[in-house]
Amino acid sequence: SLYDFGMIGLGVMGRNLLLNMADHGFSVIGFDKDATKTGALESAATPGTTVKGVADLATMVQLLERPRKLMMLVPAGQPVDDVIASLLPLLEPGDVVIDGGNSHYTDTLRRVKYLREKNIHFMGIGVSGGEKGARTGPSIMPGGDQDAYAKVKPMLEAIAAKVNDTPCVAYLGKEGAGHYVKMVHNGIEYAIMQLISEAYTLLQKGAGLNNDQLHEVFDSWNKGSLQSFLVEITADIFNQKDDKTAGRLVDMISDKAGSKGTGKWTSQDAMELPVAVPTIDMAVAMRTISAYKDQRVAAEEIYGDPAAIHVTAEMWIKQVHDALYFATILSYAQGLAMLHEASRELQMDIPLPEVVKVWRGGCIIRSSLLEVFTQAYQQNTDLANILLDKGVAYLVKSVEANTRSVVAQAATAGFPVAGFMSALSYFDAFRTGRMATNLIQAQRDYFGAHTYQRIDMPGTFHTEWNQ
Ligand SMILES: O=C(O)[C@H](O)[C@@H](O)[C@H](O)[C@H](O)COP(=O)(O)O
Repeated sequence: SLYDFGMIGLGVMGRNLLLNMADHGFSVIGFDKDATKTGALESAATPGTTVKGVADLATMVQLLERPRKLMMLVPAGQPVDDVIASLLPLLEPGDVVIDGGNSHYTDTLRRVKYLREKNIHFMGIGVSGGEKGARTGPSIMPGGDQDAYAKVKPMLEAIAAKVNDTPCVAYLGKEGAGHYVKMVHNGIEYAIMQLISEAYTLLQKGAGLNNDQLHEVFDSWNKGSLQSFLVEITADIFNQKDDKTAGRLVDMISDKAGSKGTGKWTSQDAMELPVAVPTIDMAVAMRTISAYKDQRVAAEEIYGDPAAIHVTAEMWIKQVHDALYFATILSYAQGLAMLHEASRELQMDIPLPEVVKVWRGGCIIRSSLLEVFTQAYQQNTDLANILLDKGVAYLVKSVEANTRSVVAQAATAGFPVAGFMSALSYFDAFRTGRMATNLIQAQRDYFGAHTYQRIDMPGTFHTEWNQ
């Protein structure tokens, strides 16, 4: 008999997603150029499930139920177009082709249009949760046309993470919307990881906590309002022994941070919309600065180390907790405001109430805060910025004072906390009804006759300044 679903690319993500699908009763078939991977797929299958690996693409396509439903998990960029080119002669109108990788949404837009002319459905679907999530329940962010989604919905709902029995997958908008939502998910991921690393600096260098104490602190935070996947793994990380030295692995890891591009894309696209996401921008910038190791070491010689923090460790841990909570909310606020703007600007009809629900489980940025945001969007499905929600505002205000204290003390002592600072500055600008940007308008008109608007009458004005 024919197979329900096919996967192209049997790396760890592709293989695990397919095995997850087989565990939910679907018959699945996987293709990879590398025959060892097709073997690995079959041998990893749960006994009693229907899993087949083939090393020939045409064979896989032939063995799929019509209309065919198949996904590719290959590196973003040209490899995706290569797979599409080799698939095309084998497909029929009505078939559904899914790109489950971290592709740029403009590539997905192009591919949707290209395949639509051939009556083939192309969907860009963001999958989050890493290899473990793929195997046991990722968060899935589909975009494309509704008909195509209807055909793959049963499989995606079956494999997705569940929160209160609700699958962490829902239709998230037209064409490139799925990959757009995943891109912004990763932008927020960058921001929160940056903030956690700043909390680490402030606790380790600022209050002298050792790895055991850091583990205790993050473990306790994960039991409270900061409960989240990233805080949870951070607690584990401090416990990890190094098998090459007598110490902890985290102390042996180089401080040069890598990146594959999704954070940068988020910042680039935010500038284009435009919408302000400074904490995501700062997270990208800090990864970039981390690469300049030699210059940083030389600069440390010249400018010295940060000074000490003059509060008790207990008080400081509490204050840093609140600053992390504050800045984490602000990171989600920036990302979700970007989605609200992009959905309108790029006509993608992204349902934000569904986005926050889908992010409640399975994904890297899953946290108890997503429940708070789910309620906020239930109040107002078209909320432009979660900071305007009363429930969120109450939480932000409850940690505002400690955040200001942390930023002030960190600035005074000389700790690099660009994430915390950008979150606080964004907050203070966003809550300012009349910003000082009237002066910028005056300066632009002064040196470049760029004109300005007045607050007391309609029209566009220019002044011959200094006359
Ligand atoms: O949601 C996820 O499962 C992750 O975000 C995943 O997509 C990947 O781990 C990142 O792309 C890493 O990104 P960087 O290499 O840029 O940190």
